[in-house]
Amino acid sequence: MRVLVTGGAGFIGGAICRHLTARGDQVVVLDSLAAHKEPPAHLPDSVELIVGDLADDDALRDAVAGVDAVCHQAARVGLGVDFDDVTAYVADNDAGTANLLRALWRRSFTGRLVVASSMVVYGEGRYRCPEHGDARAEPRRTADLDAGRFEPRCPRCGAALAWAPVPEDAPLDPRNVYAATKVHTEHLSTLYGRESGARVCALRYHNVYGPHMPRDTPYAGVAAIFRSALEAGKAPRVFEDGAQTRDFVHVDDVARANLAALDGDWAGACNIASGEPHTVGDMAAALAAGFEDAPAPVVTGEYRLGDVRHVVASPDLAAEALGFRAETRFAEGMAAFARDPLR
Ligand SMILES: Cc1cn([C@H]2C[C@H](O)[C@@H](COP(=O)(O)OP(=O)(O)O[C@H]3O[C@@H](C)[C@H](O)[C@@H](O)[C@H]3O)O2)c(=O)[nH]c1=O
Repeated sequence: MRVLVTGGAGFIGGAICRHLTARGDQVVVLDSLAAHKEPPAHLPDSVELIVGDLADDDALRDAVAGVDAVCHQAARVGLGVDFDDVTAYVADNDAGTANLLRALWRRSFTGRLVVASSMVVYGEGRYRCPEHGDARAEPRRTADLDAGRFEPRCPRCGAALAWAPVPEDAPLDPRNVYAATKVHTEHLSTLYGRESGARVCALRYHNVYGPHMPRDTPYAGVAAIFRSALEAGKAPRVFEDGAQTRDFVHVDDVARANLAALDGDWAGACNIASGEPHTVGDMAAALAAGFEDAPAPVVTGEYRLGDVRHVVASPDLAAEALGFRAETRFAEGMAAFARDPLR
């Protein structure tokens, strides 16, 4: 198979390229290299690299020529909470995806299209009130967070809500600009599939970690930030009370999920997660255990306004539709991550 990976020089795109080339696929990467000065060393030599971004029609035309499948990973990532960022996110993610789809349309592409989405499309995860059943968690308020009341509360009775794994048919509830562009990416790509006959699959990544994770951006995921702190002999600073929950999924598992999606026939959106929820406090402790004489994580009670409290995936649809189940267990994955190179 000849596969185009947009954003293939990045953390997740690079892992996908390594897995594709390892099994003998021909890989074309379209990447602006904005995050690197030169092609990263972790990109396999056999990859055909086109340097350009998704706004560059000539680069796109060359990139899509003759490919059997497309894996669209290029995006401006991060939290994107602030409306100062809105035009940059829309230009890179919405217009970038639109340009890619137009280039595919122009060459009548009907192959496999896999797009990177994120758990951020759900906003808060799924909750239940002991009194009122299923409940929607509103954004938490500064006064509650300042007072250390971190759990979302039932809008009807004020009781603390209990979380449950979030299935793919949960309502989409993007709570920041980045999240909104991921919803748009899913919708535009799905529409392309309907109009063209291409089979489109959106993978909603949960919190991805692993080798070559970026460390020096304000948007680096918490695992990389803790990893950098520990490397420098500093304690990881855990926000809130450390009991907020995420699904940390290894980048090699995410790459395997992409290959499963590229190979299969299934069209739709599904969670890509380990199915093993952990608190951020547990994650800090597990990572610290991988370092000799590491300072213990510090639970600070600080918070980031707009952060969600518990987002935990149901991995069942990915298993059923793609035959994908994560292979990396949390303890082993974090122990290995303590030794992995960061970018
Ligand atoms: C950075 C940081 C975060 N945290 C907490 C805040 C959150 O409760 C939890 C997870 O935070 P984050 O890793 O920032 O991820 P997040 O759970 O907010 O999710 C987002 O992360 C972005 C990087 C991705 O682009 C998004 O797609 C999405 O995954 O960790 C700390 O405790 N200490 C820290 O130093």
